[in-house]
Formats: sequence, C-alpha cells, structure tokens
Amino acid sequence: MPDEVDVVVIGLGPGGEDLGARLATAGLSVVGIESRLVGGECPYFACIPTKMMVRAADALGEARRVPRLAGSATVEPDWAPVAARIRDEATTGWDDTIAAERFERTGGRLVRGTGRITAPGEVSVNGRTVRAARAIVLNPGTEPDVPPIEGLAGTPFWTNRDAVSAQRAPRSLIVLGGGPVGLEFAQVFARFGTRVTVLEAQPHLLPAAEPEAAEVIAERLAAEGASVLTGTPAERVDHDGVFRVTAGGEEIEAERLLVATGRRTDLAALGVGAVGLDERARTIEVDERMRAARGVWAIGDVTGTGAFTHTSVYQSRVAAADILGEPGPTADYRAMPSVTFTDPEVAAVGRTAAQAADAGLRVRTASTRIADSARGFIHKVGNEGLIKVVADADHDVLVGATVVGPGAGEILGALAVAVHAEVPVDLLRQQIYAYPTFHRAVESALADL
Ligand SMILES: Cc1cc2nc3c(=O)[nH]c(=O)nc-3n(C[C@H](O)[C@H](O)[C@H](O)COP(=O)(O)OP(=O)(O)OC[C@H]3O[C@@H](n4cnc5c(N)ncnc54)[C@H](O)[C@@H]3O)c2cc1C
Ligand SMILES: NC(=O)c1ccc[n+]([C@@H]2O[C@H](COP(=O)([O-])OP(=O)(O)OC[C@H]3O[C@@H](n4cnc5c(N)ncnc54)[C@H](O)[C@@H]3O)[C@@H](O)[C@H]2O)c1
Repeated sequence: MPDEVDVVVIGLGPGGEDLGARLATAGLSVVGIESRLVGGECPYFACIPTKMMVRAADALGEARRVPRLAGSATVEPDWAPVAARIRDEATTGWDDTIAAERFERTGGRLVRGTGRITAPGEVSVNGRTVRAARAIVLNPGTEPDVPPIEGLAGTPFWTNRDAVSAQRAPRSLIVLGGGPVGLEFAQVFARFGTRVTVLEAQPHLLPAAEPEAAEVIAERLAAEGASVLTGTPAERVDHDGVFRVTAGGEEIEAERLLVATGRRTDLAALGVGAVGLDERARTIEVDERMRAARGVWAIGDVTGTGAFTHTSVYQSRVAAADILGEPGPTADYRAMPSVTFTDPEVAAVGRTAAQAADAGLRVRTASTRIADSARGFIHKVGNEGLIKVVADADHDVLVGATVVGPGAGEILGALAVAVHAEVPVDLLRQQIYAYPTFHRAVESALADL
C-alpha cells in the first residue's frame, strides 16, 4: 500500500465501489478499503439474494392462483433451487473475487481490512497509515440493529445475513419488525410453507409508508396464512432449541427468529471524531455535495437519506463530480423512489400525504383502487392495491405518490418522472394512458385530485 494517494474510500458498498472506480478511471490514485466483501450488503446479503427469493416465491404465489383462472396446478415448494441460485448465481459462494478484480481493473487499489480515520487526511488500516491528499470517502453502510430485548442476546437468532443463506425454509419463523426487510422475508418463507408470525411494534406495518399501503399488505399476508401482530413489540425471548417470544401477553413459539428491526451504524469505530464529527450520532450529516467535513465525503446508508442501493450510487455520482472539481447537479431527494418487493409490491416516490403536510404544504390527495381499473378487473385474483397521489395544491404539481399492486415498482416510474420534473397536474391529465394497463389507473387518481 502506498503511503500517500489522492483518495481513500472506507467501505466498498455499492456507492463506495462505484465512486472509487469513477475516481480511479478519471486518473486519481485511489485506495479502497473493505473489511468484508467488495460490493457491500446489496449483492451478498440484501437486494440481489432477497429478490431471487422473491422471484421464486412469486412463482409459487402465481401457481396457486391457477385454480381461479386456468384449471388446476399442484404446487410443491422446494427451497433447494433458491439456495443453489443464491449460492452459485448471486454470490458465487459469498466470494467477491470478481468484484475485487473489477475494482482493480479501474486502477483502484483494494486493501482488505478495517479503515479508521486517525487525523485529517489520514486513515489507518492493518496497522499502517495512508494519507489521502484530496479526499477521504466514507461508505461504511450499516449493520443489523439488534434491540435490547430481554433474553435475545446470545440466542441463535437470524438477521438478513443468515436468512439469505438458509439451506431450507424453516418449519416456523417469527419475524421481528414489519419494515421492508421483515415483510419481504415473511412473505417469501410463508409461500414456501413456513408458519410465519410478524411482530411489529408500531400500529401499522411499513410505518414509513402510506397507511393504506400497509393495510393491503397486512391483509395479503393474513390471506396467505401468516399471522401479523401490529402494535406488538417483543418483550422477552427464550431459546431452548425452539424460540419462545413473549409479546402482547402471549407466548409465540417458532423454530427460527429473524430480527429485522432496522439498522445501526458505529461512527466511533470509523474514527470520525478525528475530523470533528459527532461519534455518537447515528448518521453522518452531509451537504448537497456529500461533504461531511473538510476533505471528507460520505455516501450511502450512513448519510440517513434513504437506505437504498440507488441512493448510494446516486450520491456517488454527486460526490465524484465534487471531488473531481467538475460541474454537476447537487443532491436532490425530492423524487427518491423506493420499492418493497412484496406481492403486491409497495412502491413510493417523494412524500407521503403526512410528510407533505408536515412540511407545511397545502396538500391535496386522491386515490384509486387497482381492482376498479379495467386491467385490475381483468387480472382478477391478485389485483389488490391502489394508486395514491399527493399534490402541492399551491403549485399544482405532484410531490409524492404510492402504488401498491402487480408491477407497482414499474408503474412508479411514470410518477417518479412527474415528481422529479414537476410536471403540472393538468399536463399529466392530458397524457394518453394505454388501455388496459395498470398504469392507466394513474389517470383515474388524477381525475379525483
Ligand atoms: C435484506 C435487505 C434487502 C434490501 N433490498 C434492497 C433493495 O431491493 N433495493 C435497494 O435499493 N436497497 C435494498 N436494501 C438496502 C441496500 O442493501 C443498501 O442501501 C445498500 O447496500 C447500500 O449501502 P451502502 O452503500 O451504504 O453500503 P453497504 O452495502 O452497507 O456496504 C458497506 C461496506 O462497507 C464495509 N465497511 C464498513 N465499515 C468499514 C471499515 N471501517 N473499513 C472497511 N470496510 C468497512 C462493509 O463491510 C460493507 O461491505 C436492502 C437491505 C437489506 C438489509
Ligand atoms: N426493497 C428495498 O428497497 C428494501 C428492502 C429491504 C430493506 N431496505 C432498506 O433497508 C433498511 C432497513 O430495513 P428494515 O426493515 O430492517 O428497517 P426499518 O427501520 O425500515 O423497519 C424496522 C421495523 O421494525 C420495527 N421494530 C423496531 N423494534 C421492534 C421491536 N422491538 N419489536 C417489533 N418491531 C420492532 C419498527 O417499528 C419498523 O417498522 C430500510 O431503511 C430500507 O430502506 C430496502
């Protein structure tokens, strides 16, 4: 490892790898430090393997709809192809050689170890110090947050990292947390025959989403045999071969317990105090160019601006332009999209109605049920969902939208453009929406605004 380079990137998640590669390709000398796997959480433990699970579970879900549409089908779930696909196709046995070589081909130098800022412009790794003449970039991501529930520590609970490497679907599973992680896993395993119980502390599943979206998902999970308990934080966990979780005055038993209660960071371990940042904070505050301190940029989940791969890679582009001194747009999160890949998918962009009202906007909302659209009627079984639009009444533009339904993440694309480009609502109303598509329901929602 050289003693001095232009840029040191600590953590090669999707954003860190992208940024390191961009800067190296632009001719800067770059050291990328990674303590686990190049590419981060997304390809090995999160987005990619979970969406392979979802794909398989959706195939089972659709096959079970055959009797209501097309005759008969016998469905016998087998986890083996899912486990094999994740091992062989998604993660190559949790081996990052290909990603490491891809990074090094750009000219970046990969150093395996744990990086820590020791002074402005200085990072230590493996007992050595490297100086970063131009920039230190922080992309450390997050770890699963394990709540301090009595009895939980020391039990063999699962986090997302264990669940993606499951060799078989457990007979029964308690999922702690009804956020995106918990719900994607809950539905996948339920469709593979696992008896699933979801415990969510808040009154609704997906607390950050529109409440109507959470209702649709709660009903679907219940219809598929999962038990969903909201407003029910776990109080105590025991394990003696099986898990026993006390919650809401009941004791629930299961073979496995998945903790999906959010994520945590450890800024003290990263040494951010050495550049004047608060080591006890949960996230690193950045400006619109991703600057965190003099000579320090931060990108990805650690910035607390939306824990998604697309956010991390978007921020990489913004930071890269700033570090290279090139003109480029600054970060703008107004049209941040998100998709939770349950069936039906829950897709959202911009603000919910409550968030828009909290921001002081004069809000107008309208929604339409997918089942009431021509395509929803045709689709029949599996057509639950809605499109809800949130408008800024003073400026006649959409500031948010939520789509729940088949292909919701794809339908969202049009609404994301509307929010991003501030397309006037009247202009959206004049658009021609193909018949009979799911996205044509957007027109009905707009008509009701
Ligand atoms: C189960 C699950 C499913 C998800 N599904 C989706 C999805 O479908 N779509 C989506 O957009 N997002 C999804 N996400 C979120 C997504 O995984 C993250 O937003 C994404 O990985 C971006 O994270 P990041 O760039 O901040 O870094 P991460 O991916 O968290 O990577 C950070 C890297 O930094 C390394 N590191 C940390 N500290 C140090 C250090 N001091 N020195 C060296 N290396 C260090 C870590 O080992 C890690 O490899 C999902 C998350 C989970 C948990
Ligand atoms: N498809 C996607 O894009 C996708 C999928 C999964 C995760 N993610 C990202 O990963 C991040 C982490 O997701 P997550 O679902 O782990 O976190 P989250 O914070 O979104 O949800 C955690 C849930 O657990 C609940 N909870 C907390 N403590 C609890 C307790 N003691 N008992 C019961 N419930 C409790 C919370 O109320 C919350 O609803 C999210 O911010 C999301 O952006 C994205």
